[in-house]
Amino acid sequence: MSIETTPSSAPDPEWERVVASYLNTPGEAPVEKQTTSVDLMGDTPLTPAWTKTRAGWKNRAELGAVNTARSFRKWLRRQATEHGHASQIGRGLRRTFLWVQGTEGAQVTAARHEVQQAQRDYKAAKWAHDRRLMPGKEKDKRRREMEGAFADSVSAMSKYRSAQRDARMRRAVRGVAALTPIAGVEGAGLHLLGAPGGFAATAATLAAFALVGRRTTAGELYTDRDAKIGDGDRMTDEMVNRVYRSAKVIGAEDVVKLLSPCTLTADGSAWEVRLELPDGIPASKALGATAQLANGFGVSVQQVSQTKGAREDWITLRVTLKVPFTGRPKRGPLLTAEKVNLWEPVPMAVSERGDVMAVEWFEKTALFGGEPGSGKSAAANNPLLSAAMDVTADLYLADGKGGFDLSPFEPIAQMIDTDGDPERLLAILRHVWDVVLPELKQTVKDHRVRKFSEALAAQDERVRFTILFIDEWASYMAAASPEQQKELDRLLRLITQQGRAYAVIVICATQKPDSNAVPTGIRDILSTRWAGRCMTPEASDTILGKGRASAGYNAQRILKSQRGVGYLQTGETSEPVLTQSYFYTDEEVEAILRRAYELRQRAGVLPAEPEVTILDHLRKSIASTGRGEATRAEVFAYLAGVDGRYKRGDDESDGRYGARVGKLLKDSLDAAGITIDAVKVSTVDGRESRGFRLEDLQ
Ligand SMILES: Nc1ncnc2c1ncn2[C@@H]1O[C@H](COP(=O)(O)OP(=O)(O)OP(=O)(O)O)[C@@H](O)[C@H]1O
Repeated sequence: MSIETTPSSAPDPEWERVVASYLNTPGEAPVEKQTTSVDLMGDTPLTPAWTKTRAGWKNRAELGAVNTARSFRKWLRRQATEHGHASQIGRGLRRTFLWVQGTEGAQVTAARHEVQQAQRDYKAAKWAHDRRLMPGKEKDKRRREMEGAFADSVSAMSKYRSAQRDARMRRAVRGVAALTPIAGVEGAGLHLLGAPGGFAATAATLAAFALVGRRTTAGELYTDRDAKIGDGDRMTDEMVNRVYRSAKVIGAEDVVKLLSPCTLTADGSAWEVRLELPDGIPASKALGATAQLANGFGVSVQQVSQTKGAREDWITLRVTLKVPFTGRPKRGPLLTAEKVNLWEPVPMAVSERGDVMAVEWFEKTALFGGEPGSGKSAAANNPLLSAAMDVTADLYLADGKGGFDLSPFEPIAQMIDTDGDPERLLAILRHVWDVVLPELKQTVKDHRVRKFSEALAAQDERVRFTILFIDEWASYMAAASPEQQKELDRLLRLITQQGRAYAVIVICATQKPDSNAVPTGIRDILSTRWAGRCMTPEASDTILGKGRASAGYNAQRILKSQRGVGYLQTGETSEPVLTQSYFYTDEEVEAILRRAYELRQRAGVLPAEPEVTILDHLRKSIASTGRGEATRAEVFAYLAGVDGRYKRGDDESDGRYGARVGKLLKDSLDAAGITIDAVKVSTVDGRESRGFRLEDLQ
C-alpha cells in the first residue's frame, strides 16, 4: 500500500458552496456539513486516516527506523570524501581566517618595499654627496638630490605606516564581524540554556563553518549524483531523472515529470513514483529498458517494475528493496474456504504490491506455461481446486506426463487420465463433445437465452461448469497415432471454440510452449495466460504474446529462487502482472479435496463409480505381485478377496477348487469377450507354474 498524495482530492470550497446551495432549498435548515481543513492551494499531501491508527503509527515508526539506519550509513560513506562534514568545517574555518586576514597584507608589503627602495636611494645619494674633491656646483646638485631622496624616504615610510594602520583596522572590523555572531550565539546559548545551550550554539557555529566550506577547492558541491537505491539511498526526483537519462529512455536534456512524490511504500518494501514521460517517448521504450534502469538504481532487474498508466506517457515505477517473492509463499484462501462460487473471481495469486489477483473463469480459457519446476502445476491447482470446491463444476482431467499431480482429484473427477494415454484422452474429449456440450446447449435453448449466467444457474441445476484440464498436450500427441492426433486436435478445437458460452473452461499446461505443445489456433484463443520461468524470451512470448518480452514482460528474467512466480495476464488486465501463485502442499491439496468430496457427496453430485470388470481385477491381481506376472493360484487368491464366488469351500480339494474357479474365470472372461490363455510363468521362489502375464492383458 502506498501513501497517496492526491492534492486534487482535497476539498474544493467553490464546489462545496455550489452543492450546498443546491441541496438547501429556501426555508429549509441548511445542511450541516462536516468541516475539514481546507487546502486552498491543493498542495498539501492528503494524509490517509489509517496513518493515525495504531497500526499506522507502528508502520511509521518502523519506516522511521529503516530510514534512519539508511541515512546514517549514507552519512558515514560521505565522511570519507572531501564532502565529509569535518572537511567542510575545516575548509570553512580556513576560509573565514583568510577573509578576516584580507588582502591588505599585499598593500602593506608593497609599501614596505617602497620604503626599502627609498632608503636605498637616500643612502646612495648621501654617499655621492659625501665624497670630497668635487667642484662646488656639483656638490650643490648632489646635496639637492640627497635631500630629495630623504623626503621620498620619509614619505614612503609614512605611507607604509598608514597602510599598516589601515590593514590593522580593517582586520579588526572583519574579525569583530566574524566573531560577534559566534560569541553572541554561544553567550546566548550558555546564558539561556546553560551547557546544553552552549553545545547547541557550538553545533550551530560548526554548521555555519560547514556551510562556508561546503564547496570544495575545485568549486564542487555535494550532490546525490551517484546515489543508488541498491546502496541504501532514497529515491529522489533527481535520481529518477538521472537513471532514465543514463538508460537512454529520455534524452540528455529531457526531464521526466513526477506525478507523485517518490514514496516508500507503507510496508517499507519498495520505492514508488508515478511519472510522465516527455513528449514523443512511448511507454514501451521505458518498459523495454528495465535492465538499464535496474543498473542505474543499483538493483537487480527483478527489483524494477514499471506499469503503464491510463495514458501512453504515464508510468508507475516501483523499485523493491529486495528481490520480490523470495520469502515464504502466501497462505492460500482455499485452506479456510467453505466452498467456492466459480461465478465470482477466484483468488489465484498475489502481486508484488501484495494485491490479491483474482481471475474470473466464466467464458475463460487458460494456458499455463513454463519450464519444468517453474510452478505451473501449482499455479493451475488454484483454478482446479477452486472448481473442486464448487459443486456445480464437473472436472475432466488429463495428464500427458502420467504423473501423480492429478491423482488426488480422481474421486471427484467425472473422467480422468493419469497415464498419458491418448485413447483415454480421446474418450474424455469425445464425451465432452458428444454428451456434455449437446446437453448444455439444449439447456440454453430451453431457456431461450444466448449463454449461461449465474441467474440461470440459480433456476436450473443443469447449468454447470465443465472444467477440461489437459497437462502436456505434446506428450499425448507424441504417443498418439496420426489418426488419433487429427481427432484429438479437431475435438479440442471444437470444444474450446464452442464451449465458452456454456461455461466450458479449457485449461492447458505445458513445459515447452510452442505450436506442438498447444496447437497455435487454440493457443490464440486461450484468454488467460500464466508464464512461469522460461528458458528464452521467445518461449515467454509464446505464452504471453509476441513482443511482450521486449516490452518488459519477460518470464526468462524470473529467478529459480522465485518459486511459483509468473506473469499473469487475464482478460481483466491488459498488461501482464508479475505474481506469485498461492501454493498448496500435497497434504493441503488432499485436505481441500477431502472437503470437496464431502461437499459433493452432500450435494449428490459425485461421479458414478466406474464398473470394475473382470479384466480390471485380473490386471490388479498381476500388478499386486510386482513381477509383471502371476500364477493361477495367486490370481485366484486375489479374486477370492474381491468376489465371494472365488472363495475355497471348506471341504474342497486343491484339484476341485482349481478346476471350479478356473472355469468361473474363463466364463467371466468369455462373457466380457476376452480371450486370454494361461501361459508358463515363474513362482516367487523361481519354479515354473501356469499363470498370466500383464503384457498379454495389455
Ligand atoms: N507458489 C509457490 N510458492 C512456493 N513454492 C512453489 C510455488 N509453486 C511451486 N513451488 C515449488 O516449486 C516446485 C515445482 O512446482 P510444480 O510442480 O508446480 O512445477 P511444474 O512447473 O509444474 O513442474 P513440472 O513441469 O515438472 O510438472 C513445487 O514442488 C514447490 O516446491
